[in-house]
Amino acid sequence: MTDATPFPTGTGHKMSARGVSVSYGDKQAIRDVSIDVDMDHVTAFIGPSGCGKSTFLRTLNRMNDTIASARVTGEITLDGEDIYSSAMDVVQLRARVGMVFQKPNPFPKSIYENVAYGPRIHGLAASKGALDGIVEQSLRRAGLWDEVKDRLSDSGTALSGGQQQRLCIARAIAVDPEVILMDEPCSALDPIATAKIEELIHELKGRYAIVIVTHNMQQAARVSQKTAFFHLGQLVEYGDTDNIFTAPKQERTKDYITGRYG
Ligand SMILES: Nc1ncnc2c1ncn2[C@@H]1O[C@H](COP(=O)(O)OP(=O)(O)OP(=O)(O)O)[C@@H](O)[C@H]1O
Repeated sequence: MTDATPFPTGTGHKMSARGVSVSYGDKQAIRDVSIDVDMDHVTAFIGPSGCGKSTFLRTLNRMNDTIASARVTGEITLDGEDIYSSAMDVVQLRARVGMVFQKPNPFPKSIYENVAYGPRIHGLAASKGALDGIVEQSLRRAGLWDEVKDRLSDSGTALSGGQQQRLCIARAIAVDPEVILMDEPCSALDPIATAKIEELIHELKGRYAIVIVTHNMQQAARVSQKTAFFHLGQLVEYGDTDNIFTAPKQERTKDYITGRYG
């Protein structure tokens, strides 16, 4: 496969995966993936349908725990701490490593409640005023405040698709994450809403490590600094986005980015 393994667990990386494999029952979906994810970076996962991008993304905050047949092996650390250790509190982990899904999935509650829910259950606000502050700041960071500030009690599900996705980003931001995982966050959106999310990703990258799965190579080239190309459950190549798109080292990467399959 790749020259990605073995190498020692890095220090100073926000997240590191070493030799990660995932199976669903007997079927292996991801084999021996090693990668580092850094702050101030957007890392894009690209590759043909079924290559395991989403499966690998979900290992980074243990979302695969919710799939009964899924079995994860290897090591993944967050700030050097093993996220699969029995000492890891999964609820805390998913606040530190937040997730935004393909289809916007706001709770059927008010805009305010969608954002306030997480900080409230995590005890992040000592007063109603503090909670209001977190809600406003999260909606501002998600680029949604001006559009919703006069209707915070309206239902989140009444917003447009693009607004709902920015609300889901605000919801992830509200619990003060360090990493934000995005699984094809624009695939259900029109081009204008997509452009807004891409702009937002650009603004957020100074504050969080962002990992985005995308089918859209132009999107990966626009938003990311690092790109990982997956094929048939393997990480084929990982490097600076500019290099992956202009001077890929592996033949399989070249074939994919030039549209020979996908
Ligand atoms: N819950 C599951 N149960 C069983 N098999 C699964 C499950 N989720 C994914 N798979 C299988 O694992 C492999 C990788 O799927 P995954 O969704 O991770 O790929 P992907 O690259 O994200 O694909 P896409 O771009 O189409 O979303 C596929 O063969 C898929 O059928």
